[in-house]
Amino acid sequence: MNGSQVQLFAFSLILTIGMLHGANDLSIIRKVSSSSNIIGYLMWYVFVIIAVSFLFVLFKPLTLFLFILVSGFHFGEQHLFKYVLKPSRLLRVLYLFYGNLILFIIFSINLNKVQQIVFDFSGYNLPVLLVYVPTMVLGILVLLFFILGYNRNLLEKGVAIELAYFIIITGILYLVSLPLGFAIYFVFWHSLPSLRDQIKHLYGKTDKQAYFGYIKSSWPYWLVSLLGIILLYWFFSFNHYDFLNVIFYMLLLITFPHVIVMHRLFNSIKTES
Ligand SMILES: CC1=C(/C=C/C(C)=C/C=C/C(C)=C/C=O)C(C)(C)CCC1
Repeated sequence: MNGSQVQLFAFSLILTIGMLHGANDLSIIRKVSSSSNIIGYLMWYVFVIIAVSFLFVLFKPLTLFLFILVSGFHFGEQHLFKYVLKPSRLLRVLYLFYGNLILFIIFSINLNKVQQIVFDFSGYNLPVLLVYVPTMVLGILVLLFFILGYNRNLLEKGVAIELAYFIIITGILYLVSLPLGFAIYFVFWHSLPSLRDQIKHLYGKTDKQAYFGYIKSSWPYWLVSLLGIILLYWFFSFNHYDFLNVIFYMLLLITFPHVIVMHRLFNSIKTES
């Protein structure tokens, strides 16, 4: 595969499986909360997206920073919640550190490209030290919090396997370009496991029928998001930018409500079990 075929493959992964894993948020929020008013949730979801857009227009670097922090928490929570024995504040901090460590490793490995995207996004020249120093600090904190969580019996023994996954994904990230590295991480390490957790919670099982049910109820939202991203590309005439930038714009807009929905799902799974 040449460079542009690899990019196309990466974008297809993100726009199909990656986007699908967020397309059932309304059904999830309806399931985990007391009211079944889907229109109310839809209005709330759209309101958060509009609020984030305004925040982004007014304070670009700040919104980008919040996007990274919140995304890191979300990734960490998805990776680790299954090993939790007892929910605690220490573990929530660990989610934040762990997910952000993965993001900062992606940034460190693809420094030039990331600096360029951050500049296109916000006009901010990201200093090298603001990438390398947090990566090292987060690395130390993650190790410390893993040990603390384990010693205080908050985490299962099985969490050790995460270390192996972590080494494998870091190795892959070193070998491939930013679009492919991010796509592999986002789809195989985040979206597919998240899809599985969501399906298990919504349907009580993860057989073929449950997967079809999930696709049946989420495809209209998925299609709207896909049309949204195409419109975004066309409307803001992003053609002089990378399509990758547009994908990150879309993620920035939809991540905040998605993280809230998924956090509530994880909480309800933990209180049920
Ligand atoms: C990798 C990367 C970035 C961050 C991406 C993030 C933080 C994505 C989060 C996605 C989520 C949480 C999706 C929802 O499930 C930047 C800063 C745009 C710069 C370019 C490289």
